[in-house]
Amino acid sequence: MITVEQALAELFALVTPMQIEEIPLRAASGRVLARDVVAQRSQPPFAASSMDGYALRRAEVEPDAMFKVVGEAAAGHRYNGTLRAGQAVRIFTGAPVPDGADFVVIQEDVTRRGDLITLGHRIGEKDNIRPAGGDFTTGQTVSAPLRLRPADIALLAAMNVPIVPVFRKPVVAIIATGDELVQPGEMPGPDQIIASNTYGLAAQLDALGADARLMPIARDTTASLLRAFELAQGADMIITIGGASVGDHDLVAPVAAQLGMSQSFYKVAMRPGKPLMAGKLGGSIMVGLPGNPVSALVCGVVFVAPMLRAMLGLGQAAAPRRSVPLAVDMPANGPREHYMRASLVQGRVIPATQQDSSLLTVLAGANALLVRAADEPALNAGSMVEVIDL
Ligand SMILES: Nc1nc2c(c(=O)[nH]1)N[C@H]1C(S)=C(S)[C@@H](COP(=O)(O)OP(=O)(O)OC[C@H]3O[C@@H](n4cnc5c(N)ncnc54)[C@H](O)[C@@H]3O)O[C@H]1N2
Ligand code: MOO
Repeated sequence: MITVEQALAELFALVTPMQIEEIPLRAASGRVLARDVVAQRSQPPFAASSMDGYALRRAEVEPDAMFKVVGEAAAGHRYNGTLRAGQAVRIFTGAPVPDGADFVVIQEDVTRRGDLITLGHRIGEKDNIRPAGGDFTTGQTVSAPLRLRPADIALLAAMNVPIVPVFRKPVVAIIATGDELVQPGEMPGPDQIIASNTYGLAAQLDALGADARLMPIARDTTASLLRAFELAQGADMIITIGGASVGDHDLVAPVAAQLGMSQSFYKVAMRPGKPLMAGKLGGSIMVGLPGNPVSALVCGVVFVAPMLRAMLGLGQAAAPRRSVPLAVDMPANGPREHYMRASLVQGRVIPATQQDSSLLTVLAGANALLVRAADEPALNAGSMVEVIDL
């Protein structure tokens, strides 16, 4: 059995970054920017008032000074003249500051009668002017790769970039296997259960930027599995769930081999997730996940998510971990790296008491995986351990 680290290296070796596609900005949230983009304009494009008030000359500002209001500048409508000594222009937030003005007095500090204003006594140093290009200037870049968050979308819009180059979404075909499975909403027979992993995994992968597609459930026959693989053809990644172990009905490895899969590895020294396999099948990456629900979803976090990030040009890195103190004492770990369902409470981590890999309630109640190294000795409460946030 190989280690988690070795398995991840083998998986990264299967990965190539996705092609680039150009999409409308409105559709780009959560996508990964694939090429640097350049601001098409400066923001603000002119010196702009940051307040509602009066534009005038700083040199003329003093308590009780009087000015004649000669015009108005509003957002979208500049004052076309040049401001002269003793003059003020009524100005509103976002409006271009008139030529000749270099100061905006807020209206609260002014008394107005007809066309005349008188300044008050408490005017500060702040000019209330946003300089041209104060946010960004023409030619400034937003660097790729970058997972686009709402603020990035707003920035690209302000830069007048309506079409964005992003990495194409990896298409991931997910195949559930097993005679015992029916889809949610169907009527299970007495020996059947509902396929759940596929739904959880698809949700996990969609959230990372994949286009996850659920294939029909493959039954425990060679013909049915072959048919499922056929339907999955053309996907960037094919993930099977279940049928990965050593039982008589575990057909994924033999059927994939029959289809010409070149296997990178089978079995990883981890808990849960041991019977993991991966390789290349035609043009697709093939990953065989174990059937136990928690095993499949933990493998999703530990292996599939980093692969997807790499496919989306975000680099080859393991799932991010951080160190936190243990809330309780823990016995020594066994020979497999253990990804324990756990809860972070007030900055300390508590492993769930039940760690069986079939327990979805425990996984759903967890907010972290507590990672224990293979053969790690017993630890006392307060020891620092590593967690992966869920
Ligand atoms: N003799 C041995 N038996 C087992 C070993 C072993 O080393 N020697 N490994 C165990 C481990 S660890 C795991 S994990 C499981 C993995 O088995 P498979 O990948 O072959 O999965 P199945 O047997 O098909 O299913 C296991 C379990 O999960 C349920 N399942 C499967 N698919 C789904 C799904 N889409 N949604 C919900 N539940 C699913 C299935 O009904 C089984 O209960 O093997 C151990 N055995
Ligand atoms: O490794 Mo299995 O993945 O214990 O549940």
